[in-house]
Amino acid sequence: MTTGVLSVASEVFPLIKTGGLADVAGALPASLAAHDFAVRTLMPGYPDVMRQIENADIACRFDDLFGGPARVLAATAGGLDLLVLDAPHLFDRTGGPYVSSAGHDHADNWARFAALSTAGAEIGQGAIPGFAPAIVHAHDWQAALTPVYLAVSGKPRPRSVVTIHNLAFQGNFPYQIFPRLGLPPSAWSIEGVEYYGNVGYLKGGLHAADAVTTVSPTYAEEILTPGGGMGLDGLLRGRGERLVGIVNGIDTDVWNPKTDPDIPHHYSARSPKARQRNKRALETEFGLAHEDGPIVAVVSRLTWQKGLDLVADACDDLVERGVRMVVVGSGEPMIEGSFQAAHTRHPNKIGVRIGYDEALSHRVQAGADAILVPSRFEPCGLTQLYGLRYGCIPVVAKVGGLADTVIDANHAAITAGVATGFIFAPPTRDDLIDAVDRMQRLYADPAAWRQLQLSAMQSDVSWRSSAGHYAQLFRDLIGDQRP
Ligand SMILES: Nc1ncnc2c1ncn2[C@@H]1O[C@H](COP(=O)(O)OP(=O)(O)O[C@H]2O[C@H](CO)[C@@H](O)[C@H](O)[C@H]2O)[C@@H](O)[C@H]1O
Repeated sequence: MTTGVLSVASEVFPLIKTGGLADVAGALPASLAAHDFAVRTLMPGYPDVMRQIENADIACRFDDLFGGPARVLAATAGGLDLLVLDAPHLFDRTGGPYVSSAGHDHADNWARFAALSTAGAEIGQGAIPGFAPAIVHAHDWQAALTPVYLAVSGKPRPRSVVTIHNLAFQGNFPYQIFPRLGLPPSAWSIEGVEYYGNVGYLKGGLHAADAVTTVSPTYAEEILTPGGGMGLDGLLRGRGERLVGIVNGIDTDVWNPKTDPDIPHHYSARSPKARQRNKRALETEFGLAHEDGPIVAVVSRLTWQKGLDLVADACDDLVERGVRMVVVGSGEPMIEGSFQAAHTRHPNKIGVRIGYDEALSHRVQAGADAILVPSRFEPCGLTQLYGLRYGCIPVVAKVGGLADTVIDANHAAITAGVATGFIFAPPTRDDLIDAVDRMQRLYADPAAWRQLQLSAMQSDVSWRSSAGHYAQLFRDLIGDQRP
């Protein structure tokens, strides 16, 4: 018998994606099906999403959801069982899921995501006839009020889980919005949504949820410390055993170098020869010189979190060492500008694409030799997992999920034939350059590099084992409420 789960997320691949949250929310449902959990996914009806759902049925309606009528449409798309919150006054607008076309946060984000959470709680408590989920799984601050609404309802409710994909984004809003959230006065408290005089969506959810997860075991430890807890470490320590770290997997069908429609030449761990042709194609695409040396890549938001200022600072040294580089990303103007300037200085050594390009990110993983992830903190990280799968060797900082998913090519690991990448600490420019030096030394030894690539490509980066951990947590929570 299958058990119903309602997943609530503000972005879901392949319908809409700004980052790793979408990949996880998009891939986890299919993996949970193997454990007899049937997941329905509630997400906002942004214009891009509305365009992709056809033959939708109206599952339920709200007469007034934060300032206008709304309905929930049931549809399947991208292999997902979707519930789309069609609330034109909140979601039918230009720009991204969170920001306007000019790049500013939508002024009513507090209402947009309180509405998503309200709908999540109502559906969790039976608003859709015939659907009674046992678990509501809320992702990040945008969905984190869902367990709060459930907890204050006073009605029988499903168990709730909040997953932290990035503690840096907490959804904090001025206290003036509190009366408009539809919460009882008692929710304005330290056990509720009050957070240093503001309303904290994630904070409230972390308190109210029956369990909290984050996306790697190491990040689950880091966020218990004042240095990593971003103000919430005390609350998180208080959650004790109800805080667990479950490392992300990736969708190994979408990310499969044997079948990937976005890459020019298919290859596999056992026959990786065609990889070289992808590398030549990548050089051509980025206008790089055709040379024998390695190409290192960045595919990322260009932000302080991701440590990409360190890469920008190291560009000249890396080029001097015979390394070429491709960068795909967008973010902080200073970092974008530094990479563009590096390209101007070294036009046939450093290729830069400012922007977001999903297909290009596949071609980069299939053609570059190494992927740089020098993050200052990283809850899990997905690009190093794509790198492992594609034989694009990760060179990563020793933080969060990066430390949990890559095996450093130290002497012992190389000798044992288990190394899958390079790990450095602390995340500084010089330590990054040292790690690239180590990478280059191994690259110069074709047999050793081949072994490294083989081990990387054979790493289990699928959802198999992690979905099992989520399933176990869900079963524990459901068991907890039985007499
Ligand atoms: N310019 C571009 N063009 C194309 N694709 C691009 C791109 N920039 C980024 N991407 C893609 O966006 C995703 C980024 O995912 P990450 O997990 O690396 O980081 P993010 O900080 O978004 O996610 C947060 O949530 C995820 C999921 O839990 C955690 O792994 C992570 O640590 C946490 O910070 C990857 O799929 C990457 O390929």
